[in-house]
Amino acid sequence: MTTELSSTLRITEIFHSLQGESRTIGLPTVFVRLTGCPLRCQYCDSAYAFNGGESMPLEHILQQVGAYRPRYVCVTGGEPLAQPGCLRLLRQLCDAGYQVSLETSGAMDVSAVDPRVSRVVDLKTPGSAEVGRNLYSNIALLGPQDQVKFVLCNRADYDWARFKLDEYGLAEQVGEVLFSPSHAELDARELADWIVADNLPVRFQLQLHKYLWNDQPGH
Ligand SMILES: C[S@@+](CC[C@H](N)C(=O)[O-])C[C@H]1O[C@@H](n2cnc3c(N)ncnc32)[C@H](O)[C@@H]1O
Ligand SMILES: Nc1nc2[nH]cc(C(=O)O)c2c(=O)[nH]1
Ligand code: SF4
Ligand SMILES: [Mg+2]
Repeated sequence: MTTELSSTLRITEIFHSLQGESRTIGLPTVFVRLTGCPLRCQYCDSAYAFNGGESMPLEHILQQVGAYRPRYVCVTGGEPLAQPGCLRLLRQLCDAGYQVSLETSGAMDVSAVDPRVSRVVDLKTPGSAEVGRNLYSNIALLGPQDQVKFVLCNRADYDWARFKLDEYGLAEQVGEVLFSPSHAELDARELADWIVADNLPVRFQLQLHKYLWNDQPGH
């Protein structure tokens, strides 16, 4: 058996839902949530993925995903890139013909991710409590298929994000720049009003699944 076939990953959950975030919001998507994260964002809604999980061979993961016959697959976590086997998982999901996205904290190098994957890279804001973990060298690697996301906790985060938008010319470089309120922390309408007032070249986002399913497991 080759190394590739024998590789395993720690998995918290695999489920089928509507994509609640990013450019493909609203589309039926299979989610693969990898266990473990080296960050501790104060707002994290997925802390249940920090520990535990199940060690699964790659072939088993691919089988479970395939059973849903998905068009879209989202690899998330935890921090998926914290497990080296994630790169293989992403490549094999692309080889299987799915449209694959990767949700990542921006703290890990994204250069080795299969170019067919849409990388959704968070820039962690001061309000997240993890701003010091941003790997800014990732930004130059991103292109039109990729997305940069800011999850905003307060007005100071918004001003910081506007500055980064300008500093890195993000709107010109990546396919989508997403501004999302930290759920139940920053008033969504306030954020919407700021974006309109400043006419920013960004897409406002709410986490759709929280409105539909109130964060129940498996959604
Ligand atoms: C749970 S994280 C997993 C992937 C990766 N660790 C990351 O941070 O991008 C998936 C996405 O959910 C966002 N998120 C987590 N908690 C949130 C909250 N309370 N409100 C809004 N977005 C949140 C993260 O910022 C990230 O964009
Ligand atoms: N429905 C749904 N959409 C999502 N998009 C990104 C998610 C994530 O946790 O990364 C997520 C999630 O947990 N649920
Ligand atoms: S990086 Fe992602 S999974 Fe890790 S604590 Fe932050 S939001 Fe949660
Ligand atoms: Mg989530």
